[in-house]
Amino acid sequence: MYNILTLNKISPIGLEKFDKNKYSYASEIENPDAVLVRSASMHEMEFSPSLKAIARAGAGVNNIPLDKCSEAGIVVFNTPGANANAVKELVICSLLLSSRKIVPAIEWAKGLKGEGENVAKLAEKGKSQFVGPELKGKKLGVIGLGAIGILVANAAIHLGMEVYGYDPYISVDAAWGLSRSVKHAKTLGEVYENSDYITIHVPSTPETKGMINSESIQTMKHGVRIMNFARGDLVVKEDILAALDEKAVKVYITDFLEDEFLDHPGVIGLPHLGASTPESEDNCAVMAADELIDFLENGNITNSVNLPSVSMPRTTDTRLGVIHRNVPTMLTQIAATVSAHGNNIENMTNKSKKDYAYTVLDVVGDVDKEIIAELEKIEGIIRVFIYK
Ligand SMILES: NC(=O)C1=CN([C@@H]2O[C@H](COP(=O)(O)OP(=O)(O)OC[C@H]3O[C@@H](n4cnc5c(N)ncnc54)[C@H](O)[C@@H]3O)[C@@H](O)[C@H]2O)C=CC1
Ligand SMILES: O=C(O)C(=O)COP(=O)(O)O
Repeated sequence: MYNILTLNKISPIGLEKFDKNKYSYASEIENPDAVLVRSASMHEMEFSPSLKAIARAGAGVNNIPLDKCSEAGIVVFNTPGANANAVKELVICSLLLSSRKIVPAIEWAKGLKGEGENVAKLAEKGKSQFVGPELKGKKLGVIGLGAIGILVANAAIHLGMEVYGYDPYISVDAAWGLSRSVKHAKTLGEVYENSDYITIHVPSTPETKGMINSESIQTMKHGVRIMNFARGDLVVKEDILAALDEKAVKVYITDFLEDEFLDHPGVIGLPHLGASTPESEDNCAVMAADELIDFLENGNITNSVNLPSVSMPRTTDTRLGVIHRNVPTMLTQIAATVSAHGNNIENMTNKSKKDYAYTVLDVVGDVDKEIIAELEKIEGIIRVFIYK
């Protein structure tokens, strides 16, 4: 039996993927083999030695201690693109909210309650205070052209906006998916200088944290509207509040709430709703469950953020999965150890990702615990899994 610990509400459609004869899952479970998580922070968690994998049903993995996981041989997965459409739709909604004063207009309209026959007349009289510009013809800067950024950029082109896209690490697949009408901004400065609206779609990393700050805001157009559906810490809270007070930033729409935002007239705050659609929750949970099942049962890795993708059809009854450092002589030492025990290696594959690598070996014959112990003693080998 495999034990799956769930740390957030995970869509039942994903959980149903786990065969009840082989898996138990619960929000409290002893010795988990794997964790299924959304946004819950795992930074302070103690990991049981039984833990082999963590699947983030979503995109951002800043709630997971990646270095600690890599050093413990825990594979961390996410579900690229599975919730991107949900975020795109809310960003498009936010572009409109930031322009057309929809939220204050709705609040004001509620105040007409009790005016009876005069409501329509009062509405016509009062509406001029809620005039706001159209999106068509305006310039939108999209920072980060991954699963979400591309969808937002392409949708904004269809709304008649002039779109500047910035992503120095754009993947080939993403570049293929981007509308040819999106202008290629070569620097962030180009985005800041030109944009009437800016939307951020990058992960929170040491490079991106605090990227929206007093200095960067100074280079933006006066009265720029900023959307942040990526992570709260990409924007320096004190700096955005000061810029809003000075009207340098007209509106800040964020999915990440802070106490100071709640009553600020320039902020529209949402309670991290970007991915909260049934469709996204299902997509993410199904993808995360599939990734865990294929890893726990076959040692195949797809969509890991700390280890390479390695998938090989099973060709023998016994498989070894070896997580090791990306250094010379690992493969020769692994092969020599397995061969010394008389096990023929029928098929083997190896891939690396930055400092780490993963090797899968389909071997003939039974593999005894001794081989595992011997392999784990080799310097550079972090963890060995056996699949039968
Ligand atoms: N509000 C919500 O509910 C959600 C928020 N998110 C957040 O949005 C982020 C992006 O999500 P996806 O588009 O699905 O991820 P993704 O991994 O497909 O795209 C991220 C893009 O950012 C680019 N990038 C990285 N560093 C950059 C930098 N310094 N400058 C410019 N571009 C850079 C990458 O090259 C990549 O193309 C996630 O990391 C997560 O933090 C994601 C889903 C839901
Ligand atoms: O996928 C992401 O990065 C998100 O921020 C979505 O978070 P959630 O799964 O809705 O808690």
